[in-house]
Amino acid sequence: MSSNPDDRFDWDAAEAEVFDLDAARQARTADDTDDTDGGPVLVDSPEAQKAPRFTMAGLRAGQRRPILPAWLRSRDELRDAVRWTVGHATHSTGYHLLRLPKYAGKLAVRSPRGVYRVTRATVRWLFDLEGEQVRQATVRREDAEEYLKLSRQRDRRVRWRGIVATFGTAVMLAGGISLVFAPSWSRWGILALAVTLFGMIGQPADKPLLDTAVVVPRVARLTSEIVIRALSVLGNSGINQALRKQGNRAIAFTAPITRDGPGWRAELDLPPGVTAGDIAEERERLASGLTRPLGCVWPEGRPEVHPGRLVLWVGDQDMAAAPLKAWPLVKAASFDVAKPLPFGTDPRGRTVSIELPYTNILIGSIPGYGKTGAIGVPLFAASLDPYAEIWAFDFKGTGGLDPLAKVAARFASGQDDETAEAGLLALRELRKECQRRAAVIKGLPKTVCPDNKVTPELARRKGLGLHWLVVGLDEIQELFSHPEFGKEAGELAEKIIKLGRALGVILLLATQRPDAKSLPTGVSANAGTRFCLKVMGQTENDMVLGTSAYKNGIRATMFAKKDKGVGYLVGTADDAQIVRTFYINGPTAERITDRARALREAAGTLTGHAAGQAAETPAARRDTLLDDVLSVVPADEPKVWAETLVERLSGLRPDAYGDLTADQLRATLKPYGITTGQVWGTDPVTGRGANRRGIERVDVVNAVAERNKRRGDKAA
Ligand SMILES: Nc1ncnc2c1ncn2[C@@H]1O[C@H](COP(=O)(O)OP(=O)(O)OP(=O)(O)O)[C@@H](O)[C@H]1O
Repeated sequence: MSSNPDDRFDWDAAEAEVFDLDAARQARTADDTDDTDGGPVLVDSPEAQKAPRFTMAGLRAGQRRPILPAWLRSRDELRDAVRWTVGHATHSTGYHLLRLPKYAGKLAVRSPRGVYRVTRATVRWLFDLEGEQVRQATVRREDAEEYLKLSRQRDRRVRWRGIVATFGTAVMLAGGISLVFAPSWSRWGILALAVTLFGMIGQPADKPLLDTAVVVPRVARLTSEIVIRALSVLGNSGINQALRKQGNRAIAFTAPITRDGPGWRAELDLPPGVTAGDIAEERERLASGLTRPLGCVWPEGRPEVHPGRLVLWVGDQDMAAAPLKAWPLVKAASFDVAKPLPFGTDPRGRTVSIELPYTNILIGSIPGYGKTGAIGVPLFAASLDPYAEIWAFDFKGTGGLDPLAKVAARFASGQDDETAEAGLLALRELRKECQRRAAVIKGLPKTVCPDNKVTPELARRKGLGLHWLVVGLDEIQELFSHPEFGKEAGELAEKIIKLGRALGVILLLATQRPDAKSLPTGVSANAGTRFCLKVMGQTENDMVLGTSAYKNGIRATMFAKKDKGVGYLVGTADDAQIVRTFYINGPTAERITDRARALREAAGTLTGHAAGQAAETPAARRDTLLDDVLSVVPADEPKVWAETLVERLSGLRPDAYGDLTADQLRATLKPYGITTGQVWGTDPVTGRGANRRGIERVDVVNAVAERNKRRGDKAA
């Protein structure tokens, strides 16, 4: 009886067809041993194994290669190429012209040997001496018939060669005699020609006539074997396993290795599971595997294709050792902020530009790698636009931005509380300025301002106050992590960075501590352009370059000690670019800002700090405010209304507090952690008790203690 409830099932037939596992295993092993190259067993359907068919859709999706080479499409590159060619030709010509006497001497010394070589060759030809050995051999063999044949041939040859030689000698003699009557310059000319000719013929094989004007360094070619060898020494288990299993086929080159600018470019697919980021992280080992200087080896990912696609560019010259290109604006008479701004060069030496309008720039790195240099480039460029307003703050006071003091409407530099406070006040102003600009834009007709944002035309229109406002904040971590002003500054910066873009306000922030405490995420997340010089870890990398940048292989951790001013630039092109910023040294910066100041004076746009107007700062008031509060609120009065406090303060020092309002007082006390709440008090006019906004004295006492401690720490 069958245990199967389905009686219709044919068990006999099924047993006959049972799959013989052992037989199958044997067959499989046999197949495997047949597979001589040890490749994987194909499990795809025959359909999937077919080569992809040509389709119109595929052709349409194809990527068109540019018709003209890159150096012909870019005016800069064309200019560079022409300049190089002319320079090269001039140098070579000058070098050889100077050595002409030496070359003439060499030719003269070598010409007797040349005469000897020519005479010997002529005699050998005339008497058919090259056949002499064969004729001697027939004599030794006593082969009379062969000897006769060869002798006849020799006689024939010598006869007609003799005629030719006699004729030639006659022509030369005639020429020689006619030279006696020829002008002397032609005699010298013929002599020079003869010396040159015989000198060249007499040249030893290993000693060329001309010296070497340009020594071209020999750069080894980049081949697929070299790339594979370099990848195999990285110690990456994924690569090593794949190479063991599949040999060189494990690395699939998706395009031929070609010359690309002054270097080689290889594009390849890494074995499954290995990402371009893994390779970028091992850049130093990769350079060792390629036996090239580190500054020549630039691995990049193409995450838009897939994470395992690697583009390896190997330059002929170390980027850090290559001569720095001069900043194109060094001698520019002026600059328009709305135009592309030359920011740096890529490893191929091409200029990379950024656009300032409608973006904010965040720059980050560990100290000493070129942050100030990088933030300086857009600031100095903007200073050359007399209609752009510059605000510049350096919260560490290293002095890199000091040349801007003569053009900036607001400027402060230093590591003290005053500079931090000036920064905070500037941000408050900037927030108000954003609100004002938003209102102006709202009031403009759609025909003038179709996208509700400042256009280059609006920025130039006088009276609207919508000019570009470029605000550079260097070492911003000092402000954002300031115990008194940091929190408010962070909140303001976050609002400004979100709002300002369309309002012509461009924030440039540089920090050496890109972590959540020193750089509010609301700020870092809203920067459109990011430039990351060397950082130490994934967190800082992603904070500056954006979430997932590290995972996608864009790793500023790969930069080495020598890579000063070199970083990843994100947000200006489709892909992240490696850029070395132009370097503007102190004296150059001074010259630029001198020119910028003259431009502003001529345009009548020199304002604020640069025009000698000190920015309004309540620093003096702040300094004494806490102490003044304590002196007008006796110790036995634990709480006081804000309005009462304002009255007492203005009574105490009318010059300092005469115009102080309760709201202003609340805002000024807030950074000290003193907040206002409902407090019970008595109205001095009506004598009635009520709950109104006020402060607690103990908060002020605590704030003073905190401040004194901080000042003590700093003084220490
Ligand atoms: N583009 C560049 N090319 C070559 N060298 C550069 C470049 N930018 C900066 N440097 C070098 O790096 C040094 C440090 O630069 P910079 O002062 O801008 O760094 P930083 O990151 O702002 O430093 P810190 O955080 O200590 O203020 C400079 O003195 C300069 O020699």
